[in-house]
Amino acid sequence: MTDDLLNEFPEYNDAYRAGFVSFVGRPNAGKSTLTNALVGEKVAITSSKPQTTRHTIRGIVHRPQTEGAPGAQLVLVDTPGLHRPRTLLGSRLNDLVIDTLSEVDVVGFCIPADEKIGPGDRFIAGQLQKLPHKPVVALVTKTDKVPRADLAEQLMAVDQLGREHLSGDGRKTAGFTAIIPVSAARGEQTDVVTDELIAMMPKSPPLYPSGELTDEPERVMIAELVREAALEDVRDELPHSIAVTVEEMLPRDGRPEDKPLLDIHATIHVERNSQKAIIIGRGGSRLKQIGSAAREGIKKLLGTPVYLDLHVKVTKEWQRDPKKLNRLGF
Ligand SMILES: Nc1nc2c(ncn2[C@@H]2O[C@H](COP(=O)(O)OP(=O)(O)OP(=O)(O)O)[C@@H](O)[C@H]2O)c(=O)[nH]1
Repeated sequence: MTDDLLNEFPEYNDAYRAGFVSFVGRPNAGKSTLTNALVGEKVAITSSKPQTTRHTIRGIVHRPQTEGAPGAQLVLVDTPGLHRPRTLLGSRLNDLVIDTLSEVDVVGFCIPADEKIGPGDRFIAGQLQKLPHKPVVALVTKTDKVPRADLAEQLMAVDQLGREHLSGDGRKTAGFTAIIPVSAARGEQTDVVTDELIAMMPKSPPLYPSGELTDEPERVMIAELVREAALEDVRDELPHSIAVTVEEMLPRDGRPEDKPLLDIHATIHVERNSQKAIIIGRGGSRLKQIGSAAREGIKKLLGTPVYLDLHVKVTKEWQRDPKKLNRLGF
């Protein structure tokens, strides 16, 4: 811990808890929305399209120390969905997820209340069996979408899934360590999730300064904001084919100090000419929309106005080419 950090937490005591949590679950299970609800600020992007979270994004929940409760910090590591790999990108993502999971203190397995448990969930449960000493909490998400009776049934099905896949192998408990229903959209039970997870964290000094919500580099967050804007209203096959790189971020010369402007040059990579045409739109209209939506988000993130220069580039077969994947930051 640095001196700065010690100054930030002059009062932390022996009961302080801090550690890492990772949410897994199939695409659209509600991981990003839950991360945002727990952290209380938009740090992970959400979208109604599956598979939009490619980067490991951390949100940090700080619980200040009070008379009744010691302080705590939960570092949330948001991962892409674990899934059966179909491309090189897919298998790299899975490796990344397993690596991440072996490092965290607790895994939160997100299972939507409104969808039957399926092969995707069983695949993930099977993967978690590879980490026999890791506590796994089941988070039954989107409870606002189902009537109570259906929720009760889903909780039993989730319990069953845990008992089938997470028993034996030196595990302390048979099945999930806990099963918690939650609605991130309504903020119902989110505090229960936080409390349960904190109780499972090791005793540790704080890991981050108190104001810090994410340590994701700005560039990556900016690229994600552009990607999020580009994904709005596009056909289903497109999301998998979009990657964004930020080439340059420079303060504009000659601006008064109290009115800075940041020049950002970014590239949207697609795989085919037809996709490039979709992104650009008639007479450049879609690209303009993407630019202004992304610009708003970036301005909010950085607190300064930005000039956003977007290019669309066909990077053929980038999902299958290791060299291109490396260049795009995967
Ligand atoms: N009604 C309701 N909808 C929710 C809730 N949580 C998430 N959603 C919706 O479910 C969809 C998927 O949510 P995300 O948080 O993006 O899911 P994810 O698991 O991060 O998805 P990937 O990034 O694709 O893995 C979005 O349209 C959310 O608005 C909830 O508590 N209630």
